[in-house]
Amino acid sequence: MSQELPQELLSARQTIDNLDAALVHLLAERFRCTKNVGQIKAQYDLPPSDPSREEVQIKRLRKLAQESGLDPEFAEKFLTLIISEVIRHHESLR
Ligand SMILES: C=C(O[C@@H]1C=C(C(=O)O)C=C[C@H]1O)C(=O)O
Repeated sequence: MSQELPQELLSARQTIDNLDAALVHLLAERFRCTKNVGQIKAQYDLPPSDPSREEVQIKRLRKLAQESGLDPEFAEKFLTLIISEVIRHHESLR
């Protein structure tokens, strides 16, 4: 039995699709930038990871999440996932 979906649901989904596209574009730009950082680190023989910088970023992101109504635990997990992928890329550039 097929039923037409309410317009407000379709409209909300359109917004979700636009936001997902923006997220992909933002992530692509971030990885483009961190690739450059990885090349600089390899050139200057700097280590792929920088735990003290990560600590500052996580603290900052948790605060931003809190202020904008996003779960800080989720924000930390998300950033940690991205950073671990970046470090993997940096290791491969050495
Ligand atoms: C991008 C860097 O390299 C690593 C990745 C980070 C990131 O993705 O934000 C942060 C710190 C480093 O562990 C950096 O040192 O700035």
